[in-house]
Amino acid sequence: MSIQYEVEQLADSYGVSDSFPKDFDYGEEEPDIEDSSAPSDSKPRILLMGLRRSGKSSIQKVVFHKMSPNETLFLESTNKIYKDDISSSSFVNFQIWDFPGQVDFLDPTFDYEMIFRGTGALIFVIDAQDDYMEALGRLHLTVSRAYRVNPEINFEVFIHKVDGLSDDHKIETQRDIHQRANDDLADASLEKLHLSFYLTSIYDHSIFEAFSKVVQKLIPQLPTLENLLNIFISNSGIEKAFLFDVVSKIYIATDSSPVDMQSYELCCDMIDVVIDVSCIYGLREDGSGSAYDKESMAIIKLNNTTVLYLKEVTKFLALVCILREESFERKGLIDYNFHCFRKAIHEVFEVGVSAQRPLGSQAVGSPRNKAVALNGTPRNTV
Ligand SMILES: Nc1nc2c(ncn2[C@@H]2O[C@H](COP(=O)(O)OP(=O)(O)OP(=O)(O)O)[C@@H](O)[C@H]2O)c(=O)[nH]1
Repeated sequence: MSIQYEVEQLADSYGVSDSFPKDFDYGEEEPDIEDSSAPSDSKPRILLMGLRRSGKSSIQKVVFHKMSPNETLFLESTNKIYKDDISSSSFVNFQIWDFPGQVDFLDPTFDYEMIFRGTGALIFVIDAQDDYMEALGRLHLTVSRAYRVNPEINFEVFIHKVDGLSDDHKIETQRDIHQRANDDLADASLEKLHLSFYLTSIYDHSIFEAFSKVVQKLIPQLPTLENLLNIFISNSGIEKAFLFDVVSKIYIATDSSPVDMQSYELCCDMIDVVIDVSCIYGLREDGSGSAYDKESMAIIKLNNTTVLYLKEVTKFLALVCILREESFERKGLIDYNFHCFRKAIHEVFEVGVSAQRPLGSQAVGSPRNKAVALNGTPRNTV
C-alpha cells in the first residue's frame, strides 16, 4: 500500500518505533479543559481483577504505558494493589487499580466496601488459554460482592489471550463462559447483574477496542459527543470519524455508524505514524516543541482513493476521519465544520472546569451533562 504523507507539526525525540514515547510531551497546557483538582484517591476507579497470570498488568501496561506486548513476558507478579493514575497523560480521568491475583475477601485489611463504592467499572480478566473453571468461580464471587456494595458498577469480562485460539474456538469459549457465568448468577438470584463480554488480546487491537467500550460507558457526555460526530460527518461527506485519546488510542466516541475493526486499526496506525514522525523530525533546533499540540494535523492518502485525516481537538484528544478522495476536494468545508465541531467539544467539556475534569470525575456521582441541539450548539439540560 503506498501512502502519501502530509504531516505538519512534528516534534520531540524518541527511539521506539512502533509505539508512543513513554515520556510523551503534550506541549502547552490547555487548562480550560483538562486540569484536574480532584485528589487522586477521590477519582473513580477501573478495577482490573482476575486470577494470577491472567494478564491484568499486561493489559494496563500495553494500553496505558505503551509497553510492547512482548515485553510483558518479563512482568513480575503483582503482590499488592497497584494504583495507576493516568489522568496526567490521558483524557481518561480514572485510576486503574491492578489487583494481585488472589484477593481474599475475608482478609480484614482488604476494605472491599470502600473499594467498590468508588468504582466505575470492574474488569474481570479470564485467561482463555487456561482452564477457566476456577476463574469462573472467582468471577462469580467477585461480581456478586461488588454488586451488593455498588449496583452501579459496570461489570466487564475480558476473555483474554484469545490470540492462541482458532476463530471457532474463540466463539465456543465465549459462548461457554457467557452461559456458565450467567447460570451462576441466575442460581444466586442475581439476574439483574449484567455482565458484558469481550474477546481480547494484547497482540492485536482487540484490547484497545474493548477498553474503548469500557471507558465510553463511563463518559456521561457520550450521547452528546456521538451527536456532534454525526452532525460533523454528515455535513462534511466523511465516512467514519473517531474521537481518540491520543496516548492510549482508546476511542472515546465515534459516529453512530457501525465500527469495523479494520477502520479502527487504520486510525490507530495513523496516530502511531503521526506521533512517530512528529517525535523524530518535529523538534525545533533548540530542542523545544512538542509532539502533539494545537497545530497537530495530518493527511494520509491511500492508494485505494481513501483519505485519512487527523486533527487536534484538545490536548489529549484527536479526531481521526476516513473519507473518499472526492469528498476531500471540499477540504475548506471540512475544515470549517471541524472548527465548529472543535468549538462545541470545548464547550461540552468546559462545564467541568470549575469543579473537576470532565470524564470520570462526573461518571460516578453527579453527572453534569450538556445536551446538544441539532445544530451542534450545546445547551444545559438543567
Ligand atoms: N498470549 C498472550 N499472552 C498474554 C496476553 N496478555 C498477557 N499475556 C501473558 O500472560 C502472562 C501474565 O501476565 P501478567 O500481566 O503478569 O498477569 P497478571 O494477571 O497481572 O498476573 P499477577 O500479577 O500474578 O496477578 C505474561 O507472560 C504475559 O506476557 C495475551 O493477550 N496473549
